[in-house]
Amino acid sequence: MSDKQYLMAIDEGTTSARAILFNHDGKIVSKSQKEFTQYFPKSGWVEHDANEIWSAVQSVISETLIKTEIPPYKIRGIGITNQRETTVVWNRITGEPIYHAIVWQSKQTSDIADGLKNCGYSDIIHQKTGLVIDSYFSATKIKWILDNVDGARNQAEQGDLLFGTIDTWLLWKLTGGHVHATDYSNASRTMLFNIHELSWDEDILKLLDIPKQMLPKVKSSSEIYGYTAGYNFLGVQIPIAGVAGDQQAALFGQLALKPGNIKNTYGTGAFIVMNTGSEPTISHCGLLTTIAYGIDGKINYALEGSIFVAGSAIQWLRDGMQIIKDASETENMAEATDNNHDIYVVPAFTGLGAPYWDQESRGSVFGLTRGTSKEEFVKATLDSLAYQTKDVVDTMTNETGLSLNQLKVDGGAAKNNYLMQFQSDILNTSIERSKISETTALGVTYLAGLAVGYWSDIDEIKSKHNSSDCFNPSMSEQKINNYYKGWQAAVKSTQLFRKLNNK
Ligand SMILES: Nc1ncnc2c1ncn2[C@@H]1O[C@H](COP(=O)(O)OP(=O)(O)O)[C@@H](O)[C@H]1O
Ligand SMILES: O=P(O)(O)OC[C@H](O)CO
Repeated sequence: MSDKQYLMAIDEGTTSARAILFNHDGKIVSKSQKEFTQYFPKSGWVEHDANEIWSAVQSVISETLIKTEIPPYKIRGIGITNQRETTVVWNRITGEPIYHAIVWQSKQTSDIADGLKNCGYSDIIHQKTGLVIDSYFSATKIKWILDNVDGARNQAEQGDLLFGTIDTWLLWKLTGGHVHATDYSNASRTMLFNIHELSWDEDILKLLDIPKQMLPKVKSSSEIYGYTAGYNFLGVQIPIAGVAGDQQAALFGQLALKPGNIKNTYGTGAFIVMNTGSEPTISHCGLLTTIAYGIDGKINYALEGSIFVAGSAIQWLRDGMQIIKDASETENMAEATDNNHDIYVVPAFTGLGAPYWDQESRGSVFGLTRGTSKEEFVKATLDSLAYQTKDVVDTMTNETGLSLNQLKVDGGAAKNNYLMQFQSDILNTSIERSKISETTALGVTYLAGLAVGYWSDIDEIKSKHNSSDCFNPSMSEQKINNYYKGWQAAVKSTQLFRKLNNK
């Protein structure tokens, strides 16, 4: 294999798009990133402009190539990884979205989700899709667009509209409108996909009145989906050979490929994913059963705990509370305080995700005194990321009976050494932090590279895999129990407040 060829990952996240070029050693050669607008049209609603996302992707692709002067013909394949669940509906002929993309965090479809729950569909939907009914997933977002955009349902029934998560939208754009497809990992986040039969579920489609012809073809995560259209990449036709939702891609990028391997990505939210192997494990404690990846005709399942607010709590300290100027300050601030974790911040800004699935609770703070400093407040906010992770990891290990030997971590907030040490302490387990921060992009690059034969097999990839930093636990069991008891009380009180203050 010539080391003069490269693979490109397009990582389209919640706040920015990135294009990253990797070489045959799995090392980053070039990278570009561009933020795009977050729209908050009403309280709790979050939207993106799908055309702006496409422009951002085009510009990071060009920038990353121009920086290194690598000509497009040297790119052996492209992988797309993406913020999941975010929903785009566009016109098949014009290619124009008929509404903004409704983002995974958005709460504008909570009523539809509540309606489904109240009508008793929770068990059947959970059984078929592995998911808990929530506005988080794409299904209610598609229904909302069809119900609220003038003429949309009619057009959808006539076959004029297409639905896609962001991977599908970018695939469509990159191939010049030739490919309308997604992969198993993304399909499994729509709440429309039967994860046992591996097909769109006719009953759920009927229930939500969503025409099947809008939905993309579902493929494996590592295969050639199509080729870039003439006008992209200066006329060079490059195979798009890997697609995976960002959290599943991170699992692959961490090479957490054995049942029981767990990773946590601390980005805007935090997403803890445990590989559970070839059989789906259905959770009875609020975890999601999801498809990790499909490769070589085999499906690998995972359990996932989704935490809605993680790094975004640090953004809130910066932009909302204005007590820091940059996220990187939080590490020293937390280390500068000798308080004993007496303060608890429960950042339920958009409700609580796994294992609580409480759409209505809102954030709260406990344990303030007249002497509380901003450093302590920052520390408590960081701690909340670790406690929420413990909620999920404990649930996972209890449900599966698998013990936790190690947690693999990545994502923006995992750079914080204070947080990683506290995480290791409170979980009483070692933490392995990937030295390459772009694990998500790396994961989909591995998937694309396998499909085009850039790497011969997983063993070759393992031989190139990067080393990690390690954090080891050093907290007494008594302290762990005391601190965690306080967190559990804080969460219960937050939920109780919501119930008592039911306006
Ligand atoms: N040193 C740090 N300590 C704590 N949080 C951080 C630090 N650096 C970045 N973050 C947080 O990480 C998040 C960005 O991580 P990233 O993985 O890029 O997220 P995403 O892919 O969701 O956009 C931001 O929410 C930011 O507040
Ligand atoms: O874009 P991220 O990294 O915040 O990830 C978002 C998740 O995929 C939402 O499920």
